[in-house]
Amino acid sequence: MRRQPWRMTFRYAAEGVIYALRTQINMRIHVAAALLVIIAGLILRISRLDWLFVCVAMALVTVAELINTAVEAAVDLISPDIHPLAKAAKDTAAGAVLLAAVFAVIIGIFVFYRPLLTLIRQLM
Ligand SMILES: Nc1ncnc2c1ncn2[C@@H]1O[C@H](COP(=O)(O)OP(=O)(O)OP(=O)(O)O)[C@@H](O)[C@H]1O
Repeated sequence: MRRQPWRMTFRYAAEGVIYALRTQINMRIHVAAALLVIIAGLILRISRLDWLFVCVAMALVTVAELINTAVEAAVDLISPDIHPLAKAAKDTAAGAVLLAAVFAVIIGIFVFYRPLLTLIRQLM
């Protein structure tokens, strides 16, 4: 296959992200959650190190969801009929998203627990 110019490579990648956003409600939920986390991080003025953890968690979840979407599309194309391997592929990809989301929640608790508690105490 002929090598694509950089511009087209970025364009196809962006189309992939847009496809996931358009077709996967979970992807939209992850992006909305990421926006809320960014707003909370700005309000609570979390440290640079905490921003690093938060960014890694957000990237992990969205990347896992993109890969899950790709696996789903490929499996539906290759195996439209019921097959145990199709189930294994989809379930494993979904498992990756679940693990990433659990990891992100743990990071969120570590990062936001103290600043949130302090804010609540100040407000009371
Ligand atoms: N071709 C198939 N053969 C066997 N099991 C399948 C097949 N397609 C789907 N499944 C099972 O049904 C579950 C749901 O599949 P589906 O294609 O609806 O994906 P989903 O995880 O619900 O994705 P979405 O994010 O689009 O809702 C899969 O996790 C898998 O266990």
